[in-house]
Parts: sequence; structure tokens; C-alpha cells
Amino acid sequence: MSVDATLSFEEAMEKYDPVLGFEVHVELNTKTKMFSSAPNVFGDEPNTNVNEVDLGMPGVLPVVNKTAVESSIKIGLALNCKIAESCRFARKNYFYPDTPKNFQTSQYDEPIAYDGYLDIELEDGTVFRVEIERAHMEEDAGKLTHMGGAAGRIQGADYSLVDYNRSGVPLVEIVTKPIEGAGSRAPELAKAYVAAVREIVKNLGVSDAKMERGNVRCDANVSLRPHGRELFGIRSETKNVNSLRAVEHAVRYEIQRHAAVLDSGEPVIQETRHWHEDTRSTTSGRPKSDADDYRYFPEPDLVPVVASREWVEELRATLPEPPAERRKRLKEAWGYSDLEFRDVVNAGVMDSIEETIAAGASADVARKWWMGEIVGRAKVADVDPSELGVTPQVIVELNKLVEDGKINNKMATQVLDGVLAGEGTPAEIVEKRGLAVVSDDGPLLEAIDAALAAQPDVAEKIRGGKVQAIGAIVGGVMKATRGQADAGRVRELILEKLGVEG
Ligand SMILES: Nc1ncnc2c1ncn2[C@@H]1O[C@H](COP(=O)(O)OP(=O)(O)OP(=O)(O)O)[C@@H](O)[C@H]1O
Ligand SMILES: [Mg+2]
Ligand SMILES: [Mg+2]
Repeated sequence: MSVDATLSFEEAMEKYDPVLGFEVHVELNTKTKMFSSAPNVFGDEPNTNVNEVDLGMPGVLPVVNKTAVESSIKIGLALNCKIAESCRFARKNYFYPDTPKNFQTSQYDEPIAYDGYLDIELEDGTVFRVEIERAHMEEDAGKLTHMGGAAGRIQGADYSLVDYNRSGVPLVEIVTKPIEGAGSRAPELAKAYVAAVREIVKNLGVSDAKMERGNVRCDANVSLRPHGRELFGIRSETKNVNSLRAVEHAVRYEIQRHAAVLDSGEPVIQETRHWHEDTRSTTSGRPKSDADDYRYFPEPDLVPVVASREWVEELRATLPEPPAERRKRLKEAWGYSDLEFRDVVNAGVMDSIEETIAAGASADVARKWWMGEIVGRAKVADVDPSELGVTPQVIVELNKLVEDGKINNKMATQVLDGVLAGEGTPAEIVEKRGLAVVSDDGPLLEAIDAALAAQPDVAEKIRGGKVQAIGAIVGGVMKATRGQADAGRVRELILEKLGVEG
């Protein structure tokens, strides 16, 4: 059997339990690099944000970026880790053109943060605790672009391009302990875990956290063992998976592939794998043993990083509320159902609703406007709902106009469109367009007489007790008043006129 064959996911689950492990690399958004004063900027002309330290010129000395250390401590704290009182950098030696120094400055046996955990909420509401082994500081490598080869840009090219702008960009690598017991929820957990880490670093403000830019990258380790067996199987490590969907699919694919290999009686090879979005599959990278000889040794050019307990506590005091706790708090405060709240989160309007409530709207009014009106308009305009230009004040004002009986709901949506078209504030638009609910009964009665006269058969039905037929008369009045009547009042007046109980 070919090693790259797969079993169906269900078949794999009948026989094996998956064990997962994630190494998530987070690029920090510091102004300068981890050990040099070169700018840390994405997307600039290649090899412009590089200095002699990044290039490993002889005689240069690195200097630790204090903000990067602070950000690393914040990440450690947000992941419920212990923070080392003192920790050192180490050289991870390897020879490859993405690193001109021939070693990556990293941390080895003394990570800055260790022994943490993250509680991950799954779709069915259960909470799965992922234990964090460590979070350590290191620097990113340069970016290689292979011009030839299967995925290359130029057919038959035999060279690669290198951009050292990324060398020395501060990274935090977050490593989980082996995760057992996820069973068939392993792919979902993989996606939810990386999503949670991404959300945390974004919320801390320490990373731009854009996966499509490589700010957050995941290496996904997967192994299988037969049900009931204690010993772990051999793992594969799918490198640099850079979207949430891809993490989910890569874990799923690797589970299916491992199952096929194990079923065929062949050994699983401990290796890196590459994820391919187009075929939704992985291919073999390089073999990798746990004892890869990086000849780690303490970095002699840097003193240990000492994190005093006072400093750590100062940083802890600056941490924002964790995203999961914030969601829980808001859902309870607003009294939304699970489904309503999930819809709000998925539509990306939780913050907007919070602001609208703070501006004076009730939770239900805020949800009605954002979910019922604004999300749909944002979709049409192909922008984020928060970018449509609706301020909390607009909604509060619109709602007040309706509550005071100045305009009805239908007019309010027209006023909203006016606001979006830049015609002014809701009150100005109401004034300019002459919108107003006709509250004076006189003109309404006239319109009612006309509508009844136009549809005598309907009038007869209502008199005879078929009150539900009233819609046709109300409709006629609304049409005659160009939508400016209060439909409830019209209904009352019609019933009064016909001498029927509502
Ligand atoms: N048998 C296994 N099955 C699945 N995951 C495993 C297994 N053994 C270890 N892991 C996980 O794999 C990850 C290994 O990451 P770690 O950074 O420790 O080592 P590495 O991948 O060998 O090193 P490098 O950082 O150079 O890639 C951890 O998350 C660990 O929990
Ligand atoms: Mg690894
Ligand atoms: Mg690692």
C-alpha cells in the first residue's frame, strides 16, 4: 500500500485515538527586531529592513528588545503560564540560507514561560483544557522563495530568492504538551486552539495576528495509537499551516493517512510534512528525529533575561479581559440566547452592539438594528459591519424617533439608508424628507373612508366578524398616506368606524 493512501476519518476513528501537539509561532509587532534596531515592518521592498546584526556580520553584538520581552511575558500570563525569574537564550545551530548567522537565537532549556493551559470551548459547548508546555522567545528566519520546482514561479529555474527583512523579527513559540482524549473532535479542537491563541495575542495587542501574513503559524503534530494503548505513536509534524481551516483539514488528513499506514503494517515515519491547500493533503518533507543535532548551547553574547516579580505583576495588571471571559460576561448581561449570541459573534458585531448599548440602547434594540438591518447592508457593500459608518448615536436616535411615534419602523430603515448615503443625522433626514407619522386622525379618517368605499366587500366581511380581512383596508390607507400612517392607529380607527370589536 502506498504510504500516502488514506482511510476514511470514521474508519480511522474506529481503531485509533489521535494524539496532537501544536507549536504556534507568533510574530510580535514591535517597532524593531528581536536583537537589532532594524525596523520590523511587513511588506517592504526585500532586504531593506536589514542591518549587520540580522546578517550576522563578524563582531556585531545583539541587544534584547525589551518590548519583545514584555510581550512574551504578557503572552505567558495570558496562557496561565509561570514566568521564569531568569532565563537565557540559546543558539540553535543549522546551516541554511534563510539564516546567514548559521544559528537561530532561540531559547532551549530555559523558556521565559512554562506550565500553562488554555481552556478551549468546542462547538457543542464542552470545554477542553489544552496544557501548555512552554512559550519561548526566538527570532524569525529570512524568507526563501524557490523559483523552480513543482510550486516554483519559473519552470526549470534552479535558484531561490532570499529576503532577510524577516530575519530577526521577534517570535514567541508556544508549544503544547501532547493532547490526548480529543477523539473524533481532534480536527475541530486543532482549529479552535489555534483560533484561541490567535485571538489572545490579538487582544493583547502584541501581534497583528494575521495568519495570511504569517504572523501566526502553526506546526501541527499528529500521531495515532490503537484504542486502549498507553504508549504514543510516532508523530508527523505538518509545518507552517497558515489558516484556521487548513489547520483543521491538515489534522484530519494526517489522522486518515496515519491510519492507512498503520493498517498496512508499515511504520509511520517521524518527519515534517507540507500542507497543500489545492489538494487538501500533505506531502513528505524531511525526516526528523527527536534528537536532531542542533548543538544547542547558551548564547554567549547575551546576558540572562531577569524578570522581577514586580515587573511581572505590573504587566499582569495591564492585561485586557480574556476574550472568552468577555464573551461570557456580555452574553449574560445582554440576555441573548446561545443562538442569538453566536450569530452576533459570527457576524462580527459584538463590539458594535456593546458600544450601542453603552450609548443608551437596550440590548434587544441594539441587536435588532445590527443583526436585522446593518449586517445585511454591510454584506451588500462588501465591508465589515463596523466600517459601514453607523455610529451608536445613529441607532439610539433612530430608535428614539420610533419610540416617540415620530416615524414608524419602515421609515426608520429609510432614514438609516439616508444616513449611510451621507444625507445627515436621522433628525435632519426626517426633517428634509418631510417624514412623519400622520398622527392627526382627520386625514386618516378621510383615507379610511376612501379605502372602505373602494372595497365594500371587504368592509362587509369585517362587519360580519372576519376581522383578519382588515389588512386590505389598512394597506389601502398606508398606500394613500405614502406609508406615513401609524398602522396600529389606522386599525383602531377602522374597527371603531365599523363598530367591530378588535
Ligand atoms: N507522539 C506524539 N504525538 C503527537 N504530538 C506529539 C507527540 N510527541 C510530542 N508531541 C508534541 O509535538 C510538539 C513537539 O514540539 P517541540 O517544539 O517540543 O519539538 P520539535 O518539533 O521536535 O522541535 P522544533 O521546535 O525544532 O520543531 C509538542 O507540541 C509535543 O507536545
Ligand atoms: Mg516542531
Ligand atoms: Mg518547536
